[in-house]
Amino acid sequence: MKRKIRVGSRDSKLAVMQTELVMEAIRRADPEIELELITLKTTGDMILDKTLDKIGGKGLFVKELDQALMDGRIDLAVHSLKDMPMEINEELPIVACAKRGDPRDVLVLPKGAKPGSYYLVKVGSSSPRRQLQLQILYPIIHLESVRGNIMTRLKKLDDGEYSALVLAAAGLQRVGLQERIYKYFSTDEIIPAAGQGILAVQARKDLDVAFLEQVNDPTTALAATAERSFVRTLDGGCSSPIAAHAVIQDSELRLKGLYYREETQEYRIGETSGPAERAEKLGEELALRLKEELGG
Ligand SMILES: NCc1[nH]cc(CCC(=O)O)c1CC(=O)O
Repeated sequence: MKRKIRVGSRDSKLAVMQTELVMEAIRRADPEIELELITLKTTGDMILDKTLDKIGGKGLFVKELDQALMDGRIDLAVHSLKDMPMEINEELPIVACAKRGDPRDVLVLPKGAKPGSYYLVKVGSSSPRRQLQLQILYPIIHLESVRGNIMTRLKKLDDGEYSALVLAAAGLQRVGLQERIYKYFSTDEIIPAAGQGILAVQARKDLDVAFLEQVNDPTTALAATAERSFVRTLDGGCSSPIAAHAVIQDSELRLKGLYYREETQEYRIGETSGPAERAEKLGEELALRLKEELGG
C-alpha cells in the first residue's frame, strides 16, 4: 500500500515553490510515496499593515501550520527556516534541513531602471537586520518599511513606491525572478538572517521520517544550529537587528554574527570557528562574547 504524506505550506507563491522543491526531493528519495500539498493562510500573511515586531513576531507565520500538524490534518510542514521562531514546540521538531540555497541579500531596482542609476532614497526593507547594515554600508541611505510577500513588494517597487528593495536572493531565485537581481551583497557586506536560504521540514515527533534522510543535508543542519544558537542565546526577537551566518568547510565551522544592543544603540560584529559538531556551543560562545563586549 502506497504511503501518503500530506505536506503543509503557507499559501504565498514563494512558500508553495519552496514546498514543491522539498516534495521533489522526497519523490527523488522515494518514488513510492504519494504526496499531497495542502496550503494554509497564516496570521502573518494576513496582517500586512504592520511590521512584524508590532504583530508578535515570527510565530505568526507558523501557528496555523503547527496546529494542522498537531491535529493530524498535515504530516509535514515546510518553512523558510529564517521565518521560524527560535523556540520550537518539542512535539513538532525540525526533522530535516534541505541543502542551503543562496544565503545572500540583494538589491532590486524598478523594472526598466537604467543600470547604475539607483538612488538611496526610499529603499524598501522592513528588516531591522538589513536596515542597520545598509546604514553602515550607505550612511546617507533613506529606508522605508515594506510588508507583503515578494510579489506584492515587487509590484510596489515597480509602481514607483520605492527606488529600490533589499530582498533575499533565495526568494527571488525560487520564484523564478532572479533576473530582477541588480546587485548581490556579500555575506560580509550584509550578514544574512539566521537560517536564510534554508528550507526546514517540521513533523510530529512520532512520525517515521526515514524517507527524509536523503532530503536532509547534515552540513546545512549544523550551520542552522550554530546560527540559531547565536540568536537564541541573545534572545533575539524579530525586532532586533541580529544576524548570523555559518560556513562549514572540511568539518570546520566558521560563524559570523552581529549583535545590536538596543539600550546603548551599539553593535558588534564578531567571528568564531571550531569543529562543526560544536555548532550549538560555537553559536552560544560567540553570542556571549559579543554581549559581554557591549556590556549587556
Ligand atoms: N519573510 C520573508 C522571507 N522568508 C524567507 C525568504 C527568502 C527565502 C529564504 O531566506 O529561505 C523571504 C523573502 C526575503 O527575505 O526577501
